Amino acid sequence: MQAQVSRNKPLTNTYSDFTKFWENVTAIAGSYWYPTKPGERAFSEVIRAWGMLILLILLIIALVGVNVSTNFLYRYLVDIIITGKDISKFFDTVLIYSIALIVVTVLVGFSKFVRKQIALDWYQWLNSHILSKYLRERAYYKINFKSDIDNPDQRLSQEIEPITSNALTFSATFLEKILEITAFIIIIWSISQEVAIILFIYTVIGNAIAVYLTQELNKINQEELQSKADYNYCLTHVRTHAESIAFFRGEKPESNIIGKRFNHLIKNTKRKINWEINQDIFNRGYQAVIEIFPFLILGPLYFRNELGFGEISQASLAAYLFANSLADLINEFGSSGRFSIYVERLSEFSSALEQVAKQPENVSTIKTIEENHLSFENVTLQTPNYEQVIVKDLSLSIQPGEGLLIVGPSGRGKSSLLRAIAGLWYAGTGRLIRPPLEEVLFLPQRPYIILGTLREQLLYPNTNRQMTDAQLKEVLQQVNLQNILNRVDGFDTEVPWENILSLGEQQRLAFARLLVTHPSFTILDEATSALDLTNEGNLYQQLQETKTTFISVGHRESLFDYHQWVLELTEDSSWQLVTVQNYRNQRTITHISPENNHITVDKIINNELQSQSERLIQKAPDEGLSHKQMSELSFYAIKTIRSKASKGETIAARDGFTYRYDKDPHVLKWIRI
Ligand SMILES: Nc1ncnc2c1ncn2[C@@H]1O[C@H](COP(=O)(O)OP(=O)(O)OP(=O)(O)O)[C@@H](O)[C@H]1O
Repeated sequence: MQAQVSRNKPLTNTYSDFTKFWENVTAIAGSYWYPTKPGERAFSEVIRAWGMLILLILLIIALVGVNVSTNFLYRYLVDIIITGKDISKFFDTVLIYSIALIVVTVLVGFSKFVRKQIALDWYQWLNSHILSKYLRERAYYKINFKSDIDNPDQRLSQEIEPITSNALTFSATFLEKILEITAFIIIIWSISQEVAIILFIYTVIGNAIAVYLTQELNKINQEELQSKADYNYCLTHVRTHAESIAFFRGEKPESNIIGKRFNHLIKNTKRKINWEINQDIFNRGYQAVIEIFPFLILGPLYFRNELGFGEISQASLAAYLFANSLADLINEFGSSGRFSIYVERLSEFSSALEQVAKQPENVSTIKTIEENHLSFENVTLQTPNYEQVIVKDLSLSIQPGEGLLIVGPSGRGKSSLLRAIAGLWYAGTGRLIRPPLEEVLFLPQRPYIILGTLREQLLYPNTNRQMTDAQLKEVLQQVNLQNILNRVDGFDTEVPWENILSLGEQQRLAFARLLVTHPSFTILDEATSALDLTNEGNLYQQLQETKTTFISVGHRESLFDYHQWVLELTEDSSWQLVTVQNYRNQRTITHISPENNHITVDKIINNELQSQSERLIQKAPDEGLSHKQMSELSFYAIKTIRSKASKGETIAARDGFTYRYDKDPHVLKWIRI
């Protein structure tokens, strides 16, 4: 899948954007802060989270309260120094002032600690909540082709934590700064209403400009996030395909690709820096004006003895703190851009996971029934989005212990049939009867090697199963992998298996799981394609001894030896099911060119066929002919014969007679007419 951050539309300041953003926030926060579905979250945990949040709010209020009182203490201190000249009062006030500052320090530290604890707890919960949705109902698989969600792994690993920490930082800062701004404006109002009104108007205009600057920055942030994800992806791609690149000596083209993406990233970062200059200059200038202007307005009042020096000092300090609080608030709005992008991405990811996990409605699906055998009953299988029919009207049944080999040209739908059995694909019609999935083991062509020890590799997917080292050693011997133990330090050492084992060894390791698990049903999708014939033969013999029922997909002639039935997928979503023997005969006897139906018959076999046909010609009038016999007499493929039979069509055979299929259950033969 292409690893990209989706190109979300840029944020605008419209009401609908805000409503959408709020909906996303409530969708993400809802289950943690006010769960409504039963069993979603323990009541005691919800109470604990709210308790922590209330504690944080109280700490912030206390912090602002103490901060505001230090502002008054500052005024008294200035008044004592300038006018009172009372040394003992001076020391008392300094002492109280110092205690207040210590309290502020403690409150700042403690409130940050509580805030981070809440964020961490929320992150833990949200992460496992989304992860469980991701791993439920195979959503992690379906989401790859059922929605346009990019980079699910990045969303999980890098975008949940910033949501919880930013949400907490933003809310805490917002509350603290709004309280401070209100308190300082009241202080200034009590000294000079004129200053307070001008400050208020100035603030409103300044905020409007700041919000505009922030929005522009959000768009740039979003593009930067995108280019970072692209850059990250191409580096991961090099690591994943290191060996292929090394074989091709593809360093130069790789370096070009990486360089291109890196340049794009730098271009976006430059745009961001350029825009941030505007914001930094504005913020600083905005703050500077607030610092200077109380002096401009209050200075003349002091000279006219209408205000004391302490009041002027307090007002200018309050204006300064007011400006600082405002700047912090604006900064917080600035960083909230990234927050809103993450919120949107997580919310869309979460609802996509819910969507793919749901049983599809108003569309036809293959009905699955769990029994102890495998049958397809008139199954028409389509690709997940119903764009393409893979196979039409498939009916077959496999008896326990039998082997079925699926063959057909590349892209015809062999693996898709296996996906249908595994329940991954279900678009279509008909009934599929199969054993419970716990009893089915799937061996893909590219073996799935887990990150873990040799023991875990062998026991996967039931890593809790208990087996002694001796038993595991025996299994390794059975798949001819006993030497592996000389290369690693026992069964419990973790090594990067994918890098140290050849593909064939990995396939044998995967096969060993089968001997450990003893499933009643096994699916092998070209699972021995990298092995030599001796190893392949050995593994299939072991497989037959386990008495499991198995279905293989493969192209190799050698596989015919281990299966009883062949299902051939042919063009136009058709199929034919024949015994291995008949399939071999068919392949040797006829090669019909699809364009002109020109028949070429192998010369030696032709004589045999001739006499066979003659025998059939003798036999036909009395007993009728089976599909296979009809096929030999007419040279039509069995599937065409079967199709003609079901449609009630006649066949002009090589003996010069015409035949029709008698559907009477007591006859079921081709009869000469
Ligand atoms: N996720 C998907 N969504 C839509 N179509 C798909 C998807 N995966 C595969 N297909 C299409 O379904 C068809 C059958 O694919 P499938 O993998 O079953 O072929 P195959 O016979 O196993 O091929 P090969 O022998 O090359 O492995 C192909 O045309 C393929 O392009």
